[in-house]
Amino acid sequence: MTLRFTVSATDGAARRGRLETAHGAIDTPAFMPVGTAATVKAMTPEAVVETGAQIILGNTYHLMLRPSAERVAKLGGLHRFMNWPGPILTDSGGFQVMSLSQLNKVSEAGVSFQSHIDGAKYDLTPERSIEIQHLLDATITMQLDECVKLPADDKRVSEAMQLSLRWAERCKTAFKLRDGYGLFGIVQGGTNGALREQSAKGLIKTGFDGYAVGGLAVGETQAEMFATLDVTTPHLPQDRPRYLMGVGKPSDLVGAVQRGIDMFDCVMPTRSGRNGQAFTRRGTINIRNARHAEDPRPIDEHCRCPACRNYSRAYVHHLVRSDEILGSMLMTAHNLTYYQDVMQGLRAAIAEGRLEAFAAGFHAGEASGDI
Ligand SMILES: CNc1nc2c(CCNCC3CCCC3)c3nc(N)[nH]c(=O)c3cc2[nH]1
Ligand SMILES: [Zn+2]
Repeated sequence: MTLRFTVSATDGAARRGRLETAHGAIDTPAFMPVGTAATVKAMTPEAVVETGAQIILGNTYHLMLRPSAERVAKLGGLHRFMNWPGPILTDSGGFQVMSLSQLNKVSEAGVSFQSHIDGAKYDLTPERSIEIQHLLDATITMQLDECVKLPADDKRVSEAMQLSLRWAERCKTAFKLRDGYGLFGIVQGGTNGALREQSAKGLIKTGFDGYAVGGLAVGETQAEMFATLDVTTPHLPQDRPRYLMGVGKPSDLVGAVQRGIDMFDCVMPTRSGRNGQAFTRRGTINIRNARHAEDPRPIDEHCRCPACRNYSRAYVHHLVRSDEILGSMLMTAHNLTYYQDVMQGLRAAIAEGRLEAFAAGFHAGEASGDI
């Protein structure tokens, strides 16, 4: 294997692990902040490190359009370009094509689309996606896959899952093996247990450094997501990391870790932070609400982040209401710090065999309200 993953403790289906890569190690379970256009919006890399994040996401779709993968390669790759020395995971671009571009078409060859920026035409094949991620010098590369929005009928879900399996094979053939770099397969199959099992088994036959669970957080309920995990993760190898794509809110993270997931990414803490939503141990608040206008307390008195150490809710309320850049910076730093503290709590709870109690305390806190 080119990526070493060791599990140091388990608690039920949950695992405490460590993933060693060419660009540094990742303690799991891990939350990966999203860096769409080669930046975690409103955060310097130093500020991202301070939150506790060890790995971030890059975005193949955006970077292939602007500034182009070739230009990032010419400038020394994504790590150099954005001054993030740690591991970077890049998605393959297919999911973003379906959600962002116009006139996209899926065929056996790949995904063709028009850029949402200037309307230019692109053909994203499995081979080209792997090449782009190589040019970006991604530490962890994702296969090109077809994700179907839910609800969808089993025939449609099955066709997309089979296509993704054929693309997985082509991605593995195109991927250049390098020590400390990895290629992840993506399990599809909607909320259908038989299709999920078929997808997992097909990917394992091809063999990957890690296995993502895709096709979720696309409109299904949390209960449906958890039920799908219950019939998916048991089929995945114990000694390889599992990555649940696009998830999620804090209670999603806790429930998915309890079901054997090791890695997560989600735009929620960054995007909703810029819109005024702050996550706290006692649930979420929207700092734009008038009730915070004269509140001298920090967003969360237990929080170690720059916003909670030095500023009042009243001040952050003022900044966000005034659409000041510092408002986005402080809200993003707070939310990413809160997410990292939840992950740190999960890692410690698994290591000490008290995950169930941690989860119960977490849910009680979220329900306590009065924030
Ligand atoms: C939000 N819900 C969700 N996201 C999914 C994503 C995207 C994960 N986040 C990627 C970052 C966001 C911007 C830069 C990269 C998915 N990606 C793939 N390839 N396949 C999915 O089934 C897939 C499924 C997903 N569901
Ligand atoms: Zn804070």
